[in-house]
Amino acid sequence: MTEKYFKTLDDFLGTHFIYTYDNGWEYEWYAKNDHTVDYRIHGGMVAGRWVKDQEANIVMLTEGIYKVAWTEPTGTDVALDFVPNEKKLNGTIFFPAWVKQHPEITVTFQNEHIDRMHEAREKYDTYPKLVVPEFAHITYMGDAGQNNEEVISEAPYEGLTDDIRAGRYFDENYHRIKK
Ligand SMILES: C=Cc1ccc(O)cc1
Repeated sequence: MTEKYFKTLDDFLGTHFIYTYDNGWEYEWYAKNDHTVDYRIHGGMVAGRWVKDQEANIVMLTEGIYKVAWTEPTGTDVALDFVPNEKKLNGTIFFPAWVKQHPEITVTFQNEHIDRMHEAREKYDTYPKLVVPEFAHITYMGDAGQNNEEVISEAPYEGLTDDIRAGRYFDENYHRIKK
């Protein structure tokens, strides 16, 4: 786990995080570059979902505090405020009604099913939205470097976040250790 002090936007880009929201939902998220994020969901309503190359708006609000926001093919909107020096963040997820009604449709490697997401968002209800505002505590931070395709490169499995935290998942160059 990196113990670096975050000061600039560049300190944040390329960082890989694991965190648990106060509602118990565990997420893994990677600031791939200044306009792209990858993530995996390990716990909560849509555990098992994973996404690469989601376009996002990423800015530094003030020294060491970062805001990230994006809208997804499902119609879900996300806004995250990271305070990595305090190992915490605040996230708000705005789910369309249909994701709450049919979470299983979204639990997949989304990149291979974009058409299914577009179809579902037209077919099912958008409203009322489910708003989930939560603080989270960061349980892992890694310096993966920008545009590292090995950070998020397979489906989530039971124990994956423990493997990462224990140093069993990435080698010293932040490449996935093949099992
Ligand atoms: C819906 C995606 C999503 C990704 C990361 C996060 O912290 C919250 C939501």
